[in-house]
Amino acid sequence: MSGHGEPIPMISQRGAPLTGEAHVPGDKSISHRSLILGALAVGETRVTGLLEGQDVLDTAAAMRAFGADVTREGDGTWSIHGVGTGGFGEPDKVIDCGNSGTGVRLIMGAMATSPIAATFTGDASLCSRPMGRVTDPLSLFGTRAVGRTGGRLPMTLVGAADPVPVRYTLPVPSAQVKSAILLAGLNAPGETVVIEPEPTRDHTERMLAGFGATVTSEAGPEGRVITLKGQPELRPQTIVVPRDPSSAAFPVCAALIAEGSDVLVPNIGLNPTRAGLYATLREMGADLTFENEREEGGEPVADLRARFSPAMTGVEVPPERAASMIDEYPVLSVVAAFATGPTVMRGVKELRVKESDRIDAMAAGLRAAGVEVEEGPDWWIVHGRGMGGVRGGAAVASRLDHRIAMSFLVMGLATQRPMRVDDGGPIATSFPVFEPLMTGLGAAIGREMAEA
Ligand SMILES: O=C(O)C1=C[C@@H](OP(=O)(O)O)[C@@H](O)[C@H](O)C1
Ligand SMILES: C=C(OP(=O)(O)O)C(=O)O
Repeated sequence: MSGHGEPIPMISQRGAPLTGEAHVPGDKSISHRSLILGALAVGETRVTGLLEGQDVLDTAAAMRAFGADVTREGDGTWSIHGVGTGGFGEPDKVIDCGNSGTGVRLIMGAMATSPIAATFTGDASLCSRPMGRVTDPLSLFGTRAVGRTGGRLPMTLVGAADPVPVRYTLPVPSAQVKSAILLAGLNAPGETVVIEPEPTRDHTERMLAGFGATVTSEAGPEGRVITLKGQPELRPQTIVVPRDPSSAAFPVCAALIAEGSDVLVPNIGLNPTRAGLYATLREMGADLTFENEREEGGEPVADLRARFSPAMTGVEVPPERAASMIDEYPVLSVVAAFATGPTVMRGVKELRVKESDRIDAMAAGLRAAGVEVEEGPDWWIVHGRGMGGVRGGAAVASRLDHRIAMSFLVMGLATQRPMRVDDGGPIATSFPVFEPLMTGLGAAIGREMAEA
């Protein structure tokens, strides 16, 4: 929901090694899609392991506003009685997607080809993010959108009453844009085609197929060509959400930099379109292993084991890997500060339009903690100081961005002096149990009393 409570100042510092098991919550991307596809199927979809973070709860509330029956049962299973493709009703209030780019962009797609209007808003972060990347392709279906200058929320969409199928090449590597188009294509006759020059996370394609849609994905000269046959009857599903590799990144990276640590993070989804961070960490020399590799619910899954890795070295991250680790660059930049030599990250201009400008936010906090950072429009370089060589002692702004807050709290576990963030509140959007999970491993992370 929009608006934000009182800031929650937090602090972290060096202490005991991290040990034990970290049971991170369900995957955020798959959780949003479970609710939205469940709402578009006819009958009851049941979901276990749903991420109960604020981003996903806001999507659940939105699905109710469009007419689906969404309930949480006592054992934590979620039940969604969907209204069918094209069955969304017109909401009688503004749809508030809070802090969630995924929520608002996928929901815009899902309603864009129904003859209804809906007005969307979000918090100050979401209201500053670009929506034209979604409303431009949706206009090709016949959808109309009016928002603030620069294509910002609040924004009203009027769905196409007589939609036509669309063929669209993504100008930015974005699974949110791809997914919005595919969800809109569900209620258009004929074939909707999305071409992605650089592959992005493919959960929408996998899940659409699971719900019974005909969707194909083929490599072509221009990139991946994804074709969806419109107007399927989606069949309700039973979904077990794998645990989120983007959340697992925080205890894993903390274990790599906190002296003496040895942490197991079980049951992590390792879809190749999401696993780029883990390949990069191994290239840096991290003591990181995948145990018990298996497949669950159509997604590769493994238990991650991370141990303190005092001799990591900086690397050049291949730009073509960026989409598969786009949310992990903030915490990678923290690990890079404790490696020796530079870590070079190129082809990452998307980082500038997330919940915050993540290059700017991380560079500011890293510099304040004594780490040299160079940056350009779509690249940045972190000059590692080696294990034990990072001063810390900085107070940084989390800028309504959960990943910025968590990254600096992880950093403080290995800096010479404590790290502070002005507001840990946004962490609840994606990782509501971050603080108890990290302290359960032994991390010295906590809340600070506001000064009187
Ligand atoms: O589709 C998704 O679930 C997501 C796609 C990514 O955004 P972009 O599509 O903007 O790259 C990612 O940053 C976000 O956290 C989740
Ligand atoms: C970018 C993110 O989320 P969203 O775009 O859904 O707000 C994220 O979780 O890092």
